[in-house]
Amino acid sequence: MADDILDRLQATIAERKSADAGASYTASLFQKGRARIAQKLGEEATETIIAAMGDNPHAIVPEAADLLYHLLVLLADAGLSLGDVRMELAKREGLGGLDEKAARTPAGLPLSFRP
Ligand SMILES: N=c1c2ncn([C@@H]3O[C@H](COP(=O)(O)OP(=O)(O)OP(=O)(O)O)[C@@H](O)[C@H]3O)c2ncn1[C@@H]1O[C@H](COP(=O)(O)O)[C@@H](O)[C@H]1O
Repeated sequence: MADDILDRLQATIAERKSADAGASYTASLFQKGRARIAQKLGEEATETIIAAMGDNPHAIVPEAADLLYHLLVLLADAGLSLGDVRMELAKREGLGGLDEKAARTPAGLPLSFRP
């Protein structure tokens, strides 16, 4: 079993692709499709923002967990994985955000999308 909770959660989510939507929330999300999953991700992001505006920083944690879970479901639905995101982050490692912004194409694409 993977040591990292995000890796384990990703594996569970992948298993739910073939699960019964009546027995699994994740399977029900896959059944509803990409647009609904993306909408849920947006809702969870909004709830994270609301928690961030409050007085209790600890209230952000459960919202961040909901956000990460729904992001993993979205990635899985799109045939992507945490590995893809890890690779993207690794490409950016050491490149400051301000430098990256200055080097963007006229279309505003990030460095990794440049031809
Ligand atoms: N980490 C999560 C997780 N985080 C949040 N959620 C669910 O996400 C939903 C979001 O809450 P909301 O109140 O916004 O949504 P809702 O009103 O219940 O749902 P909608 O009708 O709006 O879609 C809740 O039903 C949560 O239970 C999660 N559901 C599952 N997991 C993980 O996924 C695994 C597999 O779950 P199942 O697919 O349900 O077996 C679980 O063992 C967990 O490890």
